[in-house]
Amino acid sequence: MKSIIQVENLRKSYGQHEAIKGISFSVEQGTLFAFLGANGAGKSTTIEILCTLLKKSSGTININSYMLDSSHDNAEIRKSIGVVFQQSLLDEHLTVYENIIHRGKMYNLSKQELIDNYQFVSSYLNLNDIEKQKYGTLSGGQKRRADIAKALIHRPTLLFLDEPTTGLDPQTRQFVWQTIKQLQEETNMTVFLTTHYMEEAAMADKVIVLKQGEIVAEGTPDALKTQYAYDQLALVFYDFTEGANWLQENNINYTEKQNIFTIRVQSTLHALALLKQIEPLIASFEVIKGTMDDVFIHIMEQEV
Ligand SMILES: Nc1ncnc2c1ncn2[C@@H]1O[C@H](COP(=O)(O)OP(=O)(O)OP(=O)(O)O)[C@@H](O)[C@H]1O
Repeated sequence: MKSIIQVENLRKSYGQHEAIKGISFSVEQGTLFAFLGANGAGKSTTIEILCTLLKKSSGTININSYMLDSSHDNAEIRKSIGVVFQQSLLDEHLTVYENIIHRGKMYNLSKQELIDNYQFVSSYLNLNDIEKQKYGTLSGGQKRRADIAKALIHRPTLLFLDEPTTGLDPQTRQFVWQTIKQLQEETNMTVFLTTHYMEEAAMADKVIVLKQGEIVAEGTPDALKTQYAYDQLALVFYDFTEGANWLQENNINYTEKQNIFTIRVQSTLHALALLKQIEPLIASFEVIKGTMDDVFIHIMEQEV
């Protein structure tokens, strides 16, 4: 698979403070890439540099075969990317349609391209019900739909989304998320996303975790879960004391809360082996799969 973003030894300082400390990574074309990190880790700084809005201190960045900061290449990079920031840049007094068409004209699209592209974004983002409404009068979720439509009007090959679903109600979050996934899968667009929602990161093809300006973990959600999260087996015994004794006699570590015994297991198969042995004693059980939340918490607890 071809890399659409290649970052080598990127550094960025604000005065004395080094916010990005020499990070390197690549993003494959057509994939969904999630960039995670606690507040202040350097996610926005990195995105702003990649989007040509902020100057890097050093390092090399190649986007869509263009070299960032070399003569004419930043203009080419801007043409091939769409960006949705946490703060919207649309005009409150214009309608959604006017805002998006205005944006399209900035890319010098022909009249026919504007019509075709507007239809394309409208079909993905259901703009019909809001296109005649002034942007300033929209709800938070409707604004987000318009923001994403604006970022897509020139049909970019790479879409940057900085926390696209923060502050949205669950239903709108789901809509925005499904739309992003659909666009990525149906149009082979690459999506570069920052998010605080771990269940969203779990759907990415690749995840990078940033901590204090350094990459501290990188891989597919499954690989990260295998490395940093673990499955648990929750058990309820017919007889509390008998169950506790069995676990102690078999040297199995557990925690107990409200009569539920929780045991850390290496895998679902390990849980099954244990269940076969203990079956006569248990009233009920549940295998709890490791999540991306566990991954994030585990990584954040580690020293850099
Ligand atoms: N303009 C600036 N001047 C000085 N320091 C800055 C500036 N912008 C960001 N920083 C600092 O750089 C570090 C990285 O900030 P950045 O906004 O990139 O983090 P982030 O991971 O996007 O955080 P969040 O999740 O809160 O948006 C922080 O310590 C921040 O205080």
